[in-house]
Amino acid sequence: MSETIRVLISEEEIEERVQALGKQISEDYAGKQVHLICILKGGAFFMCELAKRITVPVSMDFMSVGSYGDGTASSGVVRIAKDLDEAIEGKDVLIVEDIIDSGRTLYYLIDVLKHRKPNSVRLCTLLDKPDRRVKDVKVDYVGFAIPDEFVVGYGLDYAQKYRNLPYIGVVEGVE
Ligand SMILES: O=P(O)(O)OC[C@H]1O[C@H](OP(=O)(O)OP(=O)(O)O)[C@H](O)[C@@H]1O
Ligand code: HPA
Ligand SMILES: [Mg+2]
Repeated sequence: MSETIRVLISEEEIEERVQALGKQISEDYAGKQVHLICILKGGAFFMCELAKRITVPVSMDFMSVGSYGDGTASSGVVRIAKDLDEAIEGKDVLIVEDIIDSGRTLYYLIDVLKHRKPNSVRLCTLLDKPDRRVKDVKVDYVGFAIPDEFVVGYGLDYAQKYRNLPYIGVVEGVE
């Protein structure tokens, strides 16, 4: 059977939700500058759209932390492939992710970042898959809670494909 994609969350639904999250974040960070940290590669699409909806001053940096390789299950081993360019000491950090699945990536990352003495660290994810959680992670902003299915699009890949889809879909026809 060949791979097909079933739409789970439409482009319009995502746009509406990202707008609402941007508004909420702008209210919560009123009077402050928010330092967005994008977790590459998956978080890139979401961060760009979210940043445009935030009305307080924004700075941003990028980090790449991989554990999935080309499969649909986390290897459990998290490694930093690209670290931040700038120090985060004293900054109000908001980590921007595409998905929290097992929680392993963010559990590890939050610990690493907290040791660098930011003023605060919060987490914003477009998608949350709570049924698959292995590590407990406190998520401050969630776009959508989704069922236990492997999703692609809007930054999320399956074997590096489908990141460019403007919606979130479920891959069908893979073993
Ligand atoms: O909660 P977890 O089970 O740890 O899974 C979530 C992480 O896995 C994916 O990244 P991946 O390692 O596939 O890298 P990518 O963003 O470059 O695709 C996703 O973007 C999250 O960072
Ligand atoms: O459902 C998913 N899709 C794509 N990448 C992922 N990384 C963790 N979970 C997922
Ligand atoms: Mg991936």
